[in-house]
Amino acid sequence: MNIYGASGHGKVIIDIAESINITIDQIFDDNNKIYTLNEISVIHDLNKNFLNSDTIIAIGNNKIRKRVADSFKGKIAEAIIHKSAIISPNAIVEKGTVIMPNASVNSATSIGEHCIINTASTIDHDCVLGNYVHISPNAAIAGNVIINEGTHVGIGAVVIPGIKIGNWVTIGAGAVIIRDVPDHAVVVGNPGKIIKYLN
Ligand SMILES: CC(=O)SCCNC(=O)CCNC(=O)[C@H](O)C(C)(C)COP(=O)(O)OP(=O)(O)OC[C@H]1O[C@@H](n2cnc3c(N)ncnc32)[C@H](O)[C@@H]1OP(=O)(O)O
Repeated sequence: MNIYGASGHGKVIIDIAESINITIDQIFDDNNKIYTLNEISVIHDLNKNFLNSDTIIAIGNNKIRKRVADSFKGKIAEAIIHKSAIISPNAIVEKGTVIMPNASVNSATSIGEHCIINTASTIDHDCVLGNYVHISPNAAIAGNVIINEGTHVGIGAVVIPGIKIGNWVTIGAGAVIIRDVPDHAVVVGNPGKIIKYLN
């Protein structure tokens, strides 16, 4: 498997791959001053071999990850899931998504493409997450929650059951979301309040 992006996020993805005995073939970064990631050498051109084998786009920023994925001409890998994560057999996890150590995804939940389900986050039953969503470490998403494309749920945030969160929303660290959130809103605090909109 290849990794696109020699970032801190890329290092965590290397660990996930190692936990499930997947070998990292090549790591690409367009910054030609980065030579290695976890002692694996980094390449700076997208050669044929790279484009012909399965790749995870390891870019933490949701917008940039989408931009790269939209223009990437290679093959996207199936989701990779750390061996300590607990994923219901009735959950769906689409390609390009990464699930980090100790995360849980419960029954009948579906997770889109190129999402990040970060360390020890929990996503309960019957949730629907769009593409490019990032659920940060220790965030807790209750049952029947909808989170649309590109939304970032901050570290330790909580979302109560049945909430609908729009596209490209930012939920602040530690926020408690008790009402639906419109597209592009930035929400902080307990209870969560909108402080601005980002377009
Ligand atoms: C492995 C990993 O690292 S995964 C990455 C995890 N990353 C995160 O969880 C990041 C979450 N980000 C945040 O919480 C950020 O503070 C954001 C995105 C909500 C806001 O960031 P900015 O747009 O830069 O807002 P800014 O710092 O200017 O704060 C605006 C106001 O909101 C308040 N505020 C910002 N964040 C929070 C928060 N999490 N909870 C409560 N209030 C907050 C600020 O105190 C400030 O209030 P004031 O106007 O009364 O002074």
